[in-house]
Amino acid sequence: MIRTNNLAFKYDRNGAGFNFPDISLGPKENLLILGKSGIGKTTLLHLLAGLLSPIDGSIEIDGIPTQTLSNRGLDRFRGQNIGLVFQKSHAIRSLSVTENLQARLFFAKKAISRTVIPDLLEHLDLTDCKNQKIATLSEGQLQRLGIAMSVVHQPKIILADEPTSSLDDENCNSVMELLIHQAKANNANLIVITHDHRIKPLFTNTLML
Ligand SMILES: Nc1ncnc2c1ncn2[C@@H]1O[C@H](COP(=O)(O)OP(=O)(O)OP(=O)(O)O)[C@@H](O)[C@H]1O
Repeated sequence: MIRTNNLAFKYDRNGAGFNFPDISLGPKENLLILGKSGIGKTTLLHLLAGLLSPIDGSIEIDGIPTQTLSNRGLDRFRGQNIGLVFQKSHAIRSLSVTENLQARLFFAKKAISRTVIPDLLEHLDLTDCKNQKIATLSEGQLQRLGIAMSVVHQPKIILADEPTSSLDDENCNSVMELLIHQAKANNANLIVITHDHRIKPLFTNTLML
């Protein structure tokens, strides 16, 4: 569950301000946020992830007002409850696929069943490359690993920043299907920001910035 109220942000004192429309998502609800380049989509996503702090308004995730947390508390909260999907892989190149997922779990400091990693690898068709180093993966395998890394710690919210903008139609569909499936399997809210209108039909909730 996620709720924002009168969220406002400025990068610097004298710069232009952002005032974002309120978001209210119940359990397992997904949201697609659309808007032209530069309108503030990534800024909103970073506010929701606690990577930026609002100058006004509030964000509540599963009943917790995140602005009341200390910096350390917010880091811990993010590590445990938020899954971030980026356009480019953030995997550690010197580690294997499995080791990257183990590292993500280690940093989340959450007690999660040992079977989660093999199950996830199976679902995302990564079992065959589980011991490979990141540099040896194909683009498609890297994208699927990015999704695996965003859900392995069973977050409450998955935030995806332009996950499909550089993909052809076929890969665009399969990445979105995997994300939606993984969000559902984890009982998580999925919020995707994009200017890629191809994925609009996959969402019932959309917000135009
Ligand atoms: N760190 C920063 N410092 C100052 N201004 C920034 C910073 N990051 C982004 N901006 C500005 O804030 C505005 C919104 O940027 P943001 O990245 O949120 O837009 P966006 O809608 O995600 O754009 P795009 O679709 O092109 O990725 C832009 O004008 C951008 O130049």
